[in-house]
Amino acid sequence: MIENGAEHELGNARFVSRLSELGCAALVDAMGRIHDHRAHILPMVSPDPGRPLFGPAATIAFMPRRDDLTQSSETFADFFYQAVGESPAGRVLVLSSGGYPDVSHAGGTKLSRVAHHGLAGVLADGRLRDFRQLREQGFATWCNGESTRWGGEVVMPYAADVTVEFAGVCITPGDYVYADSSGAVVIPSQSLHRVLEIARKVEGEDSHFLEQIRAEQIP
Ligand SMILES: O=C([O-])CC(=O)C(=O)O
Ligand SMILES: [Mg+2]
Repeated sequence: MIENGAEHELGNARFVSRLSELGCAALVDAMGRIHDHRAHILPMVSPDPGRPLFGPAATIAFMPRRDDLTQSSETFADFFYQAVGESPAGRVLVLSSGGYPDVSHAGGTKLSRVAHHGLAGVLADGRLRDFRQLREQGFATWCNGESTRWGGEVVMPYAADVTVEFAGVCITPGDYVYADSSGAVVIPSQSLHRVLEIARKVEGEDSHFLEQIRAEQIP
């Protein structure tokens, strides 16, 4: 996590809009210059596609439902509060689909907690219900699509605040997530400042190439 209360600054609207100017591709390029693991997630769907998402991850791992393991009294709410801990504001709730990307993992009612506690939004590699309700609550949501059917007979939330697999990428609690209509990128918290620095450099290099290309003559 970022020191000196800078987290708040990182979550603010101006900062997120600057990130969206840089764009997902520049952030993925920058990640690629300092890490060699997969950090990018292909484009996702949003109830409000103009709204980018950024913040530190709070994770819930789903699993295929088992009838012998569902007797537990733990509910989605228990996992949510375990995931976000004592400082939910600005976090990104990450829902890992547990192998069922086309099943609903939550909807507008359960996820009203995201607005209520001031999280930045939700990233789910499964589907979500109630897009209209999600859009109206004013947080950013990116997921695998909308669903109308309840998914509780297929998947169950199983663990919170754990490292998860998400669309082929490893996300650990506290990693920074950025998502927009181009896709998403997962940035280890200790690499964030360096990634931002390099992404700005990538942006500068791109505009330089663009100028050179504009000056090209037919050989
Ligand atoms: O009930 C569910 O599991 C999903 C849902 O529609 C909601 O949270 O509003
Ligand atoms: Mg609902």
